[in-house]
Formats: sequence, C-alpha cells, structure tokens
Amino acid sequence: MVLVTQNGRKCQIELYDSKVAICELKSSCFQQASNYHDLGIVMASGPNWKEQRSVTLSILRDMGMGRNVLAGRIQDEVAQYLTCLSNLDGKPADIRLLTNMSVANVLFSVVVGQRFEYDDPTFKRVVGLINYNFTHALGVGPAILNMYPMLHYLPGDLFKTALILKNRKELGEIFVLHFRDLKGRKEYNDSNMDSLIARYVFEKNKRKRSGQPTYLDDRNLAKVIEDLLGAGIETTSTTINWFILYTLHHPEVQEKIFKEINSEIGTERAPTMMDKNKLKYLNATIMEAQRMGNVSPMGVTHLCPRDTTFKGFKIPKGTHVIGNMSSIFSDKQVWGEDADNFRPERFIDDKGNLKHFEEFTPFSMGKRACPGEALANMELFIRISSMCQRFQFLAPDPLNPPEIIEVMSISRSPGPFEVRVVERQ
Ligand code: HEM
Repeated sequence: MVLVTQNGRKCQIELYDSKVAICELKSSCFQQASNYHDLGIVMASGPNWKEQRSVTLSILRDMGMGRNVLAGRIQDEVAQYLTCLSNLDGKPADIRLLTNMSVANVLFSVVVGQRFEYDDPTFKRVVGLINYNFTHALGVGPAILNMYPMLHYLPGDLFKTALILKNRKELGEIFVLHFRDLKGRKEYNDSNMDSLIARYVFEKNKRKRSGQPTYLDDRNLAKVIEDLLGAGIETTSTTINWFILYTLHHPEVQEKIFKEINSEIGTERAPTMMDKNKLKYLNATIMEAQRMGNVSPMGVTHLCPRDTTFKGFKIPKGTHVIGNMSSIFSDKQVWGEDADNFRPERFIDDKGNLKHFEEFTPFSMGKRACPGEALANMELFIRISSMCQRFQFLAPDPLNPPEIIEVMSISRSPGPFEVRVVERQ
C-alpha cells in the first residue's frame, strides 16, 4: 500500500473536487476484516455510501438543517448549557466535557428526537463509546492493520479493533432500544417523524413496500448514527474549545465581539440565526478559530479508485491519499506573513464586510465534503454568540493565560485548560 499526502489548495481541488476527482472513494481500514465493511457513510464507498449519504442529507434538510426549525432545537440546548456555565460561579473550571455533552445533545435531539440530562447514564455511555470509537477507529492502530491485514489474526487486541467493534455492537443495540422499544414506536407516520431515526425507518419501509431496491436497513442505520455523532460531536465541540482558548489570549477580541452584539441586538433577547449577517466581527472570529484550530488537519483518508498519473507521479489503484489541511491554513501567500497569529480582522475587508477565501475549507470539498457543514455552522454561530452575549471568559491567572497545547489524534484539539466563566453585568 502506498500513502500519498497532498499539500495546498490546488492539489486538493484536483484530487477531491475536479470533474476527474481522483480520490472520491474512502479506505475501509480494518473494517474489511470485520462485518462492518462498507456500512454507513464515513468509511463506505460505492452505491451503499451514495444511498446512505443522500438519504441522510435529505432527512437533515427536511428536519430544517440550515433553517430556523433546527435553530430552535439548538437554542433550547444552548439555554441549558448557559445555565450550567452560570452555575460555575466564575470559579476556574475545565468546561471541555460539558461542551462536548451539550454539543452531543443537539445531535441527539436530531437523531433520537429528544435531549438528555447531562448525567443520564445511557446518554453518558453512548457519548463515551462514540468518542472512543471516533478517536480510535480512524487512528494509528487500524491504519497499521490496514497496511498489514495479516496482523488482524494476532491473538489479543493489540490494535483495539475488537474493542471498537464491541462498542459498535453496543451502540447499535442502544439505538435499537431507543428507536423501537424505549419509544414504543414500531411504525412511523406523519405524526411521529420527530427524529432522523423515524424518518430513516419510514423511508426504508416505503422503499421496501414499493419493491424499490435499497441498501437502507437497521445495520446501516446504526452505522449512520455512529458516523453522524462521531463526526459531529468532537469536531464541533473542539472548535468551540479553540475559540475559548484563543480568546483567553485575546481578551480584546471578546470585548469587540460583545460591543458588536450589544449594539446590533442588545442583551435582552438571545441571538438567533436572523442576526448572523449583522455580527460580522463575531463571524470573522469563528472563522479564525476554525483556521487556527484546524480540527481536522488530515480529513479522512481517501482511496484512489484506478491507476492514474498526478503531477507526473504514478498513483496506483488502491493508493491511500491523505489531505494536508495545515498546508492550506498556514499558507503565508494566502493569509499573510502573520498567518501563525490569531487575528480575526484578516476575514474582514476594507468596507467592513466579511472576506471569503477559497482556501478556507474546514469542511473539505468534493463528493465527500462534510454533509454536516450547515448544521455545524448554525450551531457554532448560535452557541458562541449566546456565550459571548452573557459571559466573559477569563484566564484564571490573567497574566499567564493557559498554554496553547495541541493534542493530535484523528482531530486536533487543545490540551486540558481551565477558564473562569463570569456573568457580564
Ligand atoms: C466544525 C464541525 C465540523 C468539521 C470541521 C467537519 C469536518 C469534516 C471533514 C474535514 C470531513 C472529511 C471530508 C473528506 O473526507 O474530504 C468531514 C466528513 C464528514 N462529516 Fe463533518 N465536520 C464537522 C461537523 C459535522 C457534523 C455536525 C456532522 C453531522 C451532522 C458531520 C458529519 C460528517 C460525515 C457523515 C462525514 C463523512 C462524509 C462522507 O464520507 O461522505 N460533520 N467532516
């Protein structure tokens, strides 16, 4: 197996997004050796992937992704989250887990149709399993197995793949309980389509009844749910953590954001999606946190479906291709000599409008681009604007803000840090 990495925006377009996109397939990793091969979205390819992705995307759109319907669910969850932040009474705390659970709750309300208390044992268990599987299934162990499939037959669980598969089985069972037994709904109709699960099962039954060939089934559904939660929770909550950490180092940015919120919408009502276009500096700061935070520095490994030549190099069929997002996000020719600094103003033009860079691609591009982009953007805006409207985020020691340490797994996240969350008067 050969690994090719690609640098820079132009390479990425040719490989992922041109008419002759070379790398639209995904590598199935160790799943080839398991009976989860090719299920769901993230690691699947071919007609099954196509159907799961298009049905999931149309369900998310029908449920209001990118529109106000879904924004309401996000606002309800954010209100609970703000209460928890307020209850910290301004004492130093590591809020990364709380943020992770709250972001998970938004996705749960979409997938299962309800939110959970943060200490609900089933909810905690599912989030734990999802986080484990997301960081490990796409990590080093499975990648080694992918290169040397024979190692799969070694005794023991050196690469933790048996544990990942056990977790996956448990997740499938929990979701079946929720969507079938716990909620007591075996048949879905127009009156109870309050979740992605309900809509998927409805669509599956409709296709089966009409004799239409379909890959929609319970095993794919369980994997689609794992993929959405796995790909959505960690990335979104990590972006928020980067936002907090960078603005602890730049309290002046927080003050500028608050001034903008105060003058555009005030503090009497919560921000909504209708306010998005008004809060230009806030949007610029979120984008700068996405660029500097670079939460998905290598995306997900793609696969070359045929022998081909790229920039004079022969790439054989089956080659694994890894994108290098960092090369794009730190390119001084694009972002300027201060590309390594946190400076939201780079996203604002001379007229005070938001500046759009084609190199700003945190959600990747092409056929495999992130299907959760609209949902993630809504959540980042609603959550961060509400947080900055109500609180100041302060370093426990104002003269020594927490060090910016990156922890690399499949995502790039900040190491442990504490913050004081103080109500604005
Ligand atoms: C700030 C938050 C997010 C970031 C930065 C992000 C980024 C990405 C990136 C870079 C990819 C890989 C694309 C590629 O292979 O070229 C991806 C794929 C994916 N993302 Fe996201 N994502 C985010 C939020 C979400 C959310 C909220 C969901 C679920 C609703 C989601 C679901 C997925 C899925 C299912 C895929 C696999 C797509 C496929 O292979 O066809 N993501 N995301």
